[in-house]
Amino acid sequence: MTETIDGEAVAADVRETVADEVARLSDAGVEPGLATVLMSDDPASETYVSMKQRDCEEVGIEGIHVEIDADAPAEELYETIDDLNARDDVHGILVQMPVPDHVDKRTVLRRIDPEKDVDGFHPENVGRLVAGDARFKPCTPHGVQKLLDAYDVETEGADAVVVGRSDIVGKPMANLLIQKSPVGNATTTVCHSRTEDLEAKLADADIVVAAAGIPEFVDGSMLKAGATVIDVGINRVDADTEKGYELVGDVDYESASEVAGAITPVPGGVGPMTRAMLLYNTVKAAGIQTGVDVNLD
Ligand SMILES: NC(=O)C1=CN([C@@H]2O[C@H](COP(=O)(O)OP(=O)(O)OC[C@H]3O[C@@H](n4cnc5c(N)ncnc54)[C@H](OP(=O)(O)O)[C@@H]3O)[C@@H](O)[C@H]2O)C=CC1
Ligand SMILES: Nc1nc(=O)c2c([nH]1)NC[C@@H]1CN(c3ccc(C(=O)N[C@@H](CCC(=O)O)C(=O)O)cc3)C=[N+]21
Repeated sequence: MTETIDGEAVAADVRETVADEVARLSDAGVEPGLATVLMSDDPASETYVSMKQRDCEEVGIEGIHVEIDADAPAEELYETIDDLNARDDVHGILVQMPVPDHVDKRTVLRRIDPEKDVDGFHPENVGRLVAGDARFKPCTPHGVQKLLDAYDVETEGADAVVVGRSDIVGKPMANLLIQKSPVGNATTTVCHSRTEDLEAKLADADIVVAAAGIPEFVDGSMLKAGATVIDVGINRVDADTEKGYELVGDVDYESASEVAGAITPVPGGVGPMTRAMLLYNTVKAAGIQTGVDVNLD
């Protein structure tokens, strides 16, 4: 029987832990604040950012939202980051990606105070993660790690295949999987668009993390029986629904769920975990900046 990995349920548990730590901070006179910055007209980005603000409300984090015209000068975004860096009531800053082409993404990531970088994308935080001394683990891979842990998926000695090598998903995911720490110690292969014979890699994988950004790219015929399949992909495909689209992952759920031992659905898998880990990092950031002890790893 294939087990469905319930990301909504595990994310709700994480939010409960976060809410407890928000209460602890509040007893010490600290109200954690998360700033989200949106410089885009993309409807999907708008949806995600408003979901993140709603999550904040649920756990007692103060949400601050800044919108910048997509065609405003890049300097406006850089200065907004400077202002947020200087604010005592803002402990976490998230600039929704992608930013417009005329904005330099590298400048954005470097401009955010590393202690407020709750995405974990600043080079200092990337370096710490790779060195095995993570401050903020990037939310999506961290969320995947929590899912594997919650469902007792054995990573130690397992053959893991990560499909995708992006800075926000694939690379940090592979780094977490190879670490000498719990929910690590996997033998990890990172695949990308130049990989030859992806099928052969997937056929041997005990754990597959699909993050290629291609709808239903991985199907059941490519998987080893009993594999754990983590579908990071979120793709809007045209469909005759109320919204005019349907969300599908990078895995063909129907065929994969006939072969996999456990599998995440889309929606309701990794997405809610990404948002929960953002709250987690925000509380952690508030603890670091104020010196108040918070009970999070
Ligand atoms: N659930 C969540 O919380 C989140 C979901 N996402 C979703 O996850 C997916 C991936 O996101 P992201 O990492 O940002 O995407 P990117 O587009 O940045 O990266 C995609 C990666 O997939 C690789 N790839 C493309 N085609 C192939 C192929 N044919 N075979 C093997 N590898 C291939 C690319 O290779 P190359 O490097 O060679 O180009 C690249 O490394 C998207 O669907 C996105 O919407 C993203 C973030 C969070
Ligand atoms: N600086 C930055 N940090 C990010 O973490 C970041 C980003 N930019 N840019 C875009 C990607 C994508 N991402 C998602 C988060 C949650 C869901 C999510 O909650 N999905 C729901 C469904 C959402 C829906 O209904 O549309 C689910 O899968 O169940 C999806 C996608 C974060 N990203």
